[in-house]
Amino acid sequence: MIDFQKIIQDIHASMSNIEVRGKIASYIPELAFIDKKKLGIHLIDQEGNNYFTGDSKEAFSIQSISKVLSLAMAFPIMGDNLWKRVDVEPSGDPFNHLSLLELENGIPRNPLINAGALVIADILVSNLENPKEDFLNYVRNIANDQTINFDKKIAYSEKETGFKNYAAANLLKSYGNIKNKVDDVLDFYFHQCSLQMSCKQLVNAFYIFMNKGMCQLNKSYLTVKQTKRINAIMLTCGFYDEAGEFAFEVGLPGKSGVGGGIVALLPNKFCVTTWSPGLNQKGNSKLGMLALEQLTTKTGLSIF
Ligand SMILES: NC(=O)CC[C@H](N)C(=O)O
Repeated sequence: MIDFQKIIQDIHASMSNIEVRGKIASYIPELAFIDKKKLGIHLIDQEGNNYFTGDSKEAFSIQSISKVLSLAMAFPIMGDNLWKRVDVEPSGDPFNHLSLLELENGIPRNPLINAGALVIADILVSNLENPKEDFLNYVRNIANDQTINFDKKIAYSEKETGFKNYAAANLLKSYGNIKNKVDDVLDFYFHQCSLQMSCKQLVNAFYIFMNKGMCQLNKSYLTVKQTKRINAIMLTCGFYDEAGEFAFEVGLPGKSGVGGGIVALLPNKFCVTTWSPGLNQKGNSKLGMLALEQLTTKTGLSIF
């Protein structure tokens, strides 16, 4: 029997003295205030046992991790028609890169880069009655936690400075791959990225991807096939131009965000979130990647 609690505590302890922790994302001004020393880990197994350490209960900005949640909400609405508007290939590019989008006529490489997430946001704005509220409720329901919320300050901070996202959305619009007003889609996108969640709340939400689409209350949100597809996209596209490195070092499907969170999972076994706000050069949490590499090494568990 694997002692998850001891393993994550040992990993946490081995990292407490590391000085070089990467850089905090400051291109969204509100994100810059976070303490670089924060480090949390929370793991939940399929039976619902919880193992946690450090700052695992403190909420942080989930940023791009939200792209998996919006995809999960849009996929059952659109079915496989979704893939006419966004592809499923790794981009090999940074999350906010634009040149491929132009080259490929406004069809984003995948739903986990910004351009792809903007198309998903457009789909949700088209299909939901009260888009931001309905999306928030969806996240609250899959996580079984009604306290989850947007951080409006962070959403507005990104609205003021998100010039690349404005560029991507306008480019998509010029190709007809955004149907709503660009401002409405960006407003939705900045809010979804501003969700504040702790490591614990994130493992509760991502439990559905580990558990064939079913949440802890046994309600089904995705079919088994849809769940497999989303996990495949996380594995190949969840870390932008570092997706190869993450598969190589960690060996799990997962998703990172510039708030310093990473969620990763082993289907039918466990789901884990790490949070350390310092990022490496590719925009992924430096210590988070290291911690997850140690986790899969020490437990001998990965999809490979
Ligand atoms: N990689 C990220 O977490 C980026 C999300 C951020 N909101 C952006 O669009 O730039």
